[in-house]
Amino acid sequence: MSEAPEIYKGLAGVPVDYTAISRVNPDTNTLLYRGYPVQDLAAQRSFEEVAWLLWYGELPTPEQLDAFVETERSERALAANVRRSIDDLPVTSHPMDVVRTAVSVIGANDPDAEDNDPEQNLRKSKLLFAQLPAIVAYDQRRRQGLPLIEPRDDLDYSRNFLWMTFGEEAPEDVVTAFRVSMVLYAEHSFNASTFTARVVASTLSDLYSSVVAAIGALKGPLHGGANEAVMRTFGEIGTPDNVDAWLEDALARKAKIMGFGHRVYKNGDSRVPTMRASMVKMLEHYDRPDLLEMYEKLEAGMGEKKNIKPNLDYPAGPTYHVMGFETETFTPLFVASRITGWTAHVMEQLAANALIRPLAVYNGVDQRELPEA
Ligand SMILES: CC(=O)SCCNC(=O)CCNC(=O)[C@H](O)C(C)(C)COP(=O)(O)OP(=O)(O)OC[C@H]1O[C@@H](n2cnc3c(N)ncnc32)[C@H](O)[C@@H]1OP(=O)(O)O
Ligand SMILES: O=C([O-])CC(=O)C(=O)O
Repeated sequence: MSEAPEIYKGLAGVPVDYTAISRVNPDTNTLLYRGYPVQDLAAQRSFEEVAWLLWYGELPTPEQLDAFVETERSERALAANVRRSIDDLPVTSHPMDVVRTAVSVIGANDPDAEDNDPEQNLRKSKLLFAQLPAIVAYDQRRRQGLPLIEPRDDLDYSRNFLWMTFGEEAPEDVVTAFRVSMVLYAEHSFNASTFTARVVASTLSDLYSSVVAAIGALKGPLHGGANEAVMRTFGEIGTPDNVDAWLEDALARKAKIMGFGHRVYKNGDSRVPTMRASMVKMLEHYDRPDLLEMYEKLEAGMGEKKNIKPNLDYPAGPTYHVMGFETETFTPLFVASRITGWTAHVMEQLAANALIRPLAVYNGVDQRELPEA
């Protein structure tokens, strides 16, 4: 009998392809986008520049950036049937289902959706980048019974996103914290949703289908859905005094504590210090020392009891909360950012494609006779 082949459950630790888009290095606790440290990009560059960098491999020249900014601003408004498709969904729909549906309609509207020429895919990537803020902002507003706010082409990406969500111009420090979160969420190598996008692209399907599938993968609480789950945890805990008892009980039940742990980083997530610094500023701005105390106590408890560190979703949750985003909107915000990484990976996959189709080892019943009908 031949020996059973080894199984790599969850593909843990298995390299499946090359990528030149980002480098996650758990040994040095670093994340590079096209060679640049993510914390430097977050401190110094706009999200529009980072998107360009991920797609093209280099930062834009001033002329390229001007042209991209102009295109992005001109493509922000939703087509009537995209808006109708959102309106037709119950307000109780999960916002990730709303985003997934709207992206699907944008794809169906595109007469060149199936054209996988790199120029076409860059055009589609920029279109989705420009439209996602309107989808996310409008969905939060309609859940609150508020009317849609049209985009403003005198505001940059982050300012306009906050304008369309809240109907007022955000203070500078809020804009900065929001922009930083968009830069940090943009790309993270072969995470589950990006890998999903690449699997779909590998069949030579279209870019919109890859993105729709990736949104489905991101929704789960073990991946992007964790940023919402973090805020629900804080809601359950209630006050800083309850943290220790809550954690003891949760760990006794063998519950996973959302916003902690990572498949690749075992000594902390490279993005957490930058996001944490933004969170601290926002908690000061909105005067929520109680939330900071809860954050620190839970982090310390997880360190002591499990030696598990926070991931990016942990500081992102409270940051979005105090800015005024509903908890249900957090994962859609992740989509608006990760659209850059997903689409860069779709294009990279197509440039050197091989159908992604692993093997499974059968462990069901042996061949048997079909009983007579
Ligand atoms: C942006 C992002 O997508 S980052 C990830 C966001 N997801 C979360 O925050 C969800 C909570 N975290 C988790 O579920 C996990 O840490 C994952 C899914 C992210 C990574 O999981 P894996 O690499 O598969 O590690 P795995 O789940 O096997 O964990 C290893 C051990 O640590 C424990 N562990 C890992 N994360 C946690 C956690 N958050 N809470 C409690 N225990 C944990 C596991 O129970 C396991 O313990 P055991 O060996 O005693 O069974
Ligand atoms: O890399 C992962 O597995 C998850 C993650 O942090 C991300 O997608 O940003």
